[in-house]
Amino acid sequence: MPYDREKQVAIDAVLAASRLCEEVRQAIPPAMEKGDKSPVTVADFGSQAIICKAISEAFPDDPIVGEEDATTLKTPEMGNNLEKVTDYVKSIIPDATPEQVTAWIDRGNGSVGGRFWTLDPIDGTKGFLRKDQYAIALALIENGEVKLGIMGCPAYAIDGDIPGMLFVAVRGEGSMKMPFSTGKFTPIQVVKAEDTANMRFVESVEAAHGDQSRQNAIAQAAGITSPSVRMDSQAKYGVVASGQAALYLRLPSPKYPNYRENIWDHAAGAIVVEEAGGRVTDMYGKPLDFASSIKMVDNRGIVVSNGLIHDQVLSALKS
Ligand SMILES: Nc1ncnc2c1ncn2[C@@H]1O[C@H](COP(=O)(O)O)[C@@H](O)[C@H]1OP(=O)(O)O
Ligand SMILES: [Mg+2]
Ligand SMILES: [Mg+2]
Ligand SMILES: [Mg+2]
Repeated sequence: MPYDREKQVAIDAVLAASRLCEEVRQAIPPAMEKGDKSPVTVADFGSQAIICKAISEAFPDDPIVGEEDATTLKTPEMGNNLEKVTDYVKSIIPDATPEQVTAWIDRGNGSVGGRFWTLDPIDGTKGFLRKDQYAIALALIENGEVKLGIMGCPAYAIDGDIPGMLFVAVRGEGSMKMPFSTGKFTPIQVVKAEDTANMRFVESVEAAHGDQSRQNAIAQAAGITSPSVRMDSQAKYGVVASGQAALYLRLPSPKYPNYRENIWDHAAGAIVVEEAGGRVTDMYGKPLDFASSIKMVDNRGIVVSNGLIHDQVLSALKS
């Protein structure tokens, strides 16, 4: 099958990074602050190091566009954080050195192009710090199309199950989920019209990452009567893909009207939903542009649905 090797390398890397993240989380890590004031932890860096190393070794010519960068980690203000990151990486790669760790992280400074990977080593760092949801999101993009998406969601549990879920999609082959606890893959599908119990909608926990009052009004206009389920990270795409919600809305925040979404925040989730039978566009119905730059400059707002209610949501957004 096409992308079999890419899929296996990516799954193994995301599962290894998931173990590192959970290990860091046992210790409730302190957050560091990035230039844009957003939080980052030793787990974000460790996860990027592990995944970039794996992709680089298997596919040395493939650029990787990752969220993190080792520049800050090397500065004196970072204290012993590089040593801490290295220690965590060593639990997966025993002979790793700090020099290798920073070099692996910086493999994520690649550019978009014909074929490249995009990586969010921890999506939803705020959720990670709160012990809520987060995702390790990796996608392969070729000629403008996402071909492969992997999402590791170590805290994902539905109905009291053991936490930990992997979502995998290959273009044209459908979407699968795999509980970490069983290792068994099963196909997933978006919610169908008759399944009214799952006609829910999901949105971010962080009010500043969207427009919750408008999101709720639009969901109602699309016939969703129950209150939203609030959840951090791309795990929201997993919820829609596996038929536990019909809609994920992320409308521009009135507080940050000029914010543009990053490709690594949506590429993996988008293919997982599309291959499960759903639809993903911006708020004007335009396809998301994952190929032109790191930021999706020509897209505003994100609409993720089971497909059936998509046009209704888009028309509600017009009025
Ligand atoms: N104003 C904003 N609007 C939308 N998303 C944002 C905004 N500020 C940060 N983000 C991004 O939201 C993502 C988390 O989404 P969620 O709230 O759904 O869990 C993070 O990747 C974060 O980016 P960053 O990684 O740069 O902090
Ligand atoms: Mg971040
Ligand atoms: Mg993110
Ligand atoms: Mg991140």
